Amino acid sequence: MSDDADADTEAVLDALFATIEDRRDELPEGSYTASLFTHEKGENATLEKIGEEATEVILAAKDDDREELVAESADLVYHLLVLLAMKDLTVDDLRAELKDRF
Ligand SMILES: N=c1c2ncn([C@@H]3O[C@H](COP(=O)(O)OP(=O)(O)OP(=O)(O)O)[C@@H](O)[C@H]3O)c2ncn1[C@@H]1O[C@H](COP(=O)(O)O)[C@@H](O)[C@H]1O
Repeated sequence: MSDDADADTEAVLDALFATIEDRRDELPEGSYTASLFTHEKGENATLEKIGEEATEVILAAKDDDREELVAESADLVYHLLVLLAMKDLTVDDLRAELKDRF
């Protein structure tokens, strides 16, 4: 992996969160993320997804399925980021909270 690719990987949470905020503000048609910010799906759908994905994380861990655990963790983190954006919080708020505990 090149240094550039490493840098992109390290910055992916910020890039993903910026995309989520953009979807929230622009609501482009055909975007799953945008649909979570509209009545089409909405806050309840996002909260349900977080519950579902957390359960899937637990099941993958219990099955010792490392690949599935990473995939379901990514789904969970993505939906958590959507929820933060829904509440006008940012990934920096999350980072600051984690840093305070470090
Ligand atoms: N990281 C994600 C991401 N992770 C998970 N998901 C979606 O979350 C849903 C997960 O639900 P499930 O696994 O239960 O699958 P599903 O049963 O098909 O979903 P539903 O029909 O129940 O909604 C799927 O629709 C996934 O596509 C994501 N959708 C989008 N992103 C990123 O968000 C950004 C914006 O993408 P758009 O949503 O296409 O604008 C892009 O950078 C994407 O990579």
